[in-house]
Amino acid sequence: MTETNQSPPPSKLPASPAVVEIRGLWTQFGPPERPVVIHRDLALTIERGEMVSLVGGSGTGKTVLLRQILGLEHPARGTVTVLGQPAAQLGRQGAASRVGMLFQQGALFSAFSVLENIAFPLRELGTLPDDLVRAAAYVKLQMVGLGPQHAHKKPSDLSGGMIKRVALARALIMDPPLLLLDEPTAGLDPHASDEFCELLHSLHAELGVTMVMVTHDLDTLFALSSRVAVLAEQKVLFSGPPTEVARIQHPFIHDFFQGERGRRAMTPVAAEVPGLAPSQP
Ligand SMILES: Nc1ncnc2c1ncn2[C@@H]1O[C@H](COP(=O)(O)OP(=O)(O)OP(=O)(O)O)[C@@H](O)[C@H]1O
Repeated sequence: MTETNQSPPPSKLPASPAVVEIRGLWTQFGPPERPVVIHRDLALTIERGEMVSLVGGSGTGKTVLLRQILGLEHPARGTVTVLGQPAAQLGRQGAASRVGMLFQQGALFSAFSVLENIAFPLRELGTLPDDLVRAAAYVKLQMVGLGPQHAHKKPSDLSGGMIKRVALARALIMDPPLLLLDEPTAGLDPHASDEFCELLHSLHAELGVTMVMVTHDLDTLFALSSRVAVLAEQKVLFSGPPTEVARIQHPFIHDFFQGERGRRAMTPVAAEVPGLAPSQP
């Protein structure tokens, strides 16, 4: 096949917007005369169907970035758009139908039952009769692998893994095309963590939902990421498939992937990828 300089014929359909498009983003805190700059001219584009892990040292602004995508925080400068719409203009209900958020501790309402927690965003919307809201919540309960016998339990009756599943069901109640996850497997034992990764993987395959997660856990990162975006030096310094990013020579990446936990998580991956054998300590 020979290359030509001809441009492809213009498509009749408008190109669909990226799921997340971040341009020229600056985040700073503190007094204007002595600002602490967290993000400096940061750019990141996330396309439909990607599973992107945000990694970076403590305080590099990973959680703040998730909150900006959700529209809960606004950058000092720059733009954050979700499916072509400015995140800041989504509003609470618009945000829930476009972006689901799984908070690190689940953030369930302790006085509500499992079913009430799952139904909450849809009930708040006030557009559906109660029986339909309940039916939708039961569907999501089943979708996250929990039987109806758990519907009337309170969060205090649930294991850590079940709390994550209920929080995930609530995040998905309005079928958002984008799911944000802050440390999805934090606090789970290895078995529960593997099971939760499998659930996220199968939901991604079934629903095609785009996922963006913050994780410090290498097993979760390798299990779930099609791409890793590294926050360092106040921007997304590198981005690529996990096995490619793991090879980059950078102090944070070296410590992250070649530290004790990193080497453990990399061992099965390295066996399949030439040149990725963990270095000796
Ligand atoms: N509302 C705020 N006011 C002032 N400083 C803030 C605010 N929110 C976040 N920060 C600061 O911004 C920095 C980035 O915070 P963020 O929680 O996003 O970091 P992170 O990368 O998620 O870190 P970690 O991996 O430790 O959770 C931190 O230094 C934090 O103290």
